[in-house]
Amino acid sequence: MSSLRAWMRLARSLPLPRTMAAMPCRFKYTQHQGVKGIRNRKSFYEAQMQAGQGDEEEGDMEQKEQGSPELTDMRFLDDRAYDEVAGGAMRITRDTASSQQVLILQPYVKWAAKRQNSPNSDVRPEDQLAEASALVHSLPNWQVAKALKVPLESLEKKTLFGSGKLMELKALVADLRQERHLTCLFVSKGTLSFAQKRFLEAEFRLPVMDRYSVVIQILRLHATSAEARLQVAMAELPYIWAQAKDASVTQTRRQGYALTDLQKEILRTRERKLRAELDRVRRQRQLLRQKRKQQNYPIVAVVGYTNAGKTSLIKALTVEDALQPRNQLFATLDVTAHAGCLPCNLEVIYMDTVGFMSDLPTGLFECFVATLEDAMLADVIVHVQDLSHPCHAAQRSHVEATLRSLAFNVAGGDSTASQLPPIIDVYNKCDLVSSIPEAASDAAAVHRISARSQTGLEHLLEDIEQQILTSTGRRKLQMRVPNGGPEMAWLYKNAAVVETIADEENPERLMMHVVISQRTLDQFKREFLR
Ligand SMILES: Nc1nc2c(ncn2[C@@H]2O[C@H](COP(=O)(O)OP(=O)(O)OP(=O)(O)O)[C@@H](O)[C@H]2O)c(=O)[nH]1
Ligand SMILES: [Mg+2]
Repeated sequence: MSSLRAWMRLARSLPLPRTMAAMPCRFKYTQHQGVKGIRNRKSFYEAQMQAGQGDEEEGDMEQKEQGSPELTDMRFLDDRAYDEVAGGAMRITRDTASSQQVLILQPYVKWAAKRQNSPNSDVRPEDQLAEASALVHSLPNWQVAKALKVPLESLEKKTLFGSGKLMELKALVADLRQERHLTCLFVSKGTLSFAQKRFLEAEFRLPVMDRYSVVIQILRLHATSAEARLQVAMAELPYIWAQAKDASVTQTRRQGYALTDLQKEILRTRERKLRAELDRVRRQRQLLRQKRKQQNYPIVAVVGYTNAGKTSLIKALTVEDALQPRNQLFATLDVTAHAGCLPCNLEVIYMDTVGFMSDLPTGLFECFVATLEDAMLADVIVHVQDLSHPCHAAQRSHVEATLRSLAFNVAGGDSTASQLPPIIDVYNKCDLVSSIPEAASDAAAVHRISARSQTGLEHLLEDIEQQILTSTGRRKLQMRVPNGGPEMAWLYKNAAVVETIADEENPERLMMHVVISQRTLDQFKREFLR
């Protein structure tokens, strides 16, 4: 009962409609005042005031810190004039429902020695190709007509491919047009320059997409919360500016894609509005962070490469039906919080986060960094890794490097102050692996689990518990209290009760095994041991 009350208290302090707040199992803390859901929020507070059930102190604090709520309109995101500019640069449409037959070309530098300098030198081209196919499959109605690797001398050539290769590819495209009604070409390179893209489009007479534009298309589709939509909209802008800068004036005029002054103004205005909205959202996030600290709930951030099984693991640990793991890249775009319980009955919040991916141009993920920064302030980080993936080791290093740089950002660029929370490494999808890959077998401290078949979770939970107790300064204590007295009720409300047993020496007393922080213990002493 106490846990439910505690949850109600936590949920009440969050900007959710009452119906959701009443559900102890799941809440999104990305619904923000000033963005989507403001009306709900306003009426939520009004209803609270009327019902006299609101936590007035907390309500007051929020009102004071945020000032008076203003109605903000998200409709500015759906802007036809902007769509035209974006469509010209990125080849994306809002109509993701239309079906596409895609030819994927994975260019790679032929000679290993030259590849050493590229950011992904430890990932094989066939793995990159597989990731490109997974990106396409993450979009409904998009199908891979054919996927192939294309060895090149360099990735920077203006025409990308040499003349011989170009002829070969054109013949292939002609065949695929007949066989599969090919509709677009996906060149799996971070970004193509404007010149490369336009040259290829003219040669193949098909729209040409790069990794940036395909990922944006996926993000647009998966972004449902206000914050995610704002972040995706923001992530589009650097790409459009870069493409425009890259385009020569004569070329763009001829191609019908030159940014006019009006179009530039459209982009600038959009950027200003987005920045203002995101600032507001982030201020709100900071508030929520403070609130979580006040509520004293331990936080476990679950991070990892996209599709590693983060959402599946949280679902398994919290038995939460509402969570939907999907075999799609970037399925999760919102940081969401989920209540779970450790073996000692201590309640914790698991944070599901946006997945990482390598070979994405800087700029694309900068907009999501703020949401990941929350993970840096968690009490423990669980790093979920897909052990069955051929690039497991490279994915792992990519996530670790990104975490380090995030911690550095959170510390305001001070390397001496940047400290990551303790990290628990988890190898997931062990059900798909018959033998542990050599590179992964030496890590003794790693947990080997399967979120899908729910194996290995018990030890993982024990480890999370141990780390949480250490990092939050909680400890396990036995306390003898009067049976049925206020002390007992207080402990049920404010501490995690592992078990309660009768005191054999004194039937009027009970022995309570609790997990309690020093601060809560001091409160208990002040309350009852004066
Ligand atoms: N065989 C197997 N599949 C798993 C396991 N865990 C997750 N999966 C599958 O992997 C896919 C991705 O799972 P998610 O939990 O959505 O992965 P995620 O890390 O949250 O992915 P993003 O949110 O897109 O970054 C889904 O199809 C899951 O069913 C596992 O232990 N074994
Ligand atoms: Mg997920």
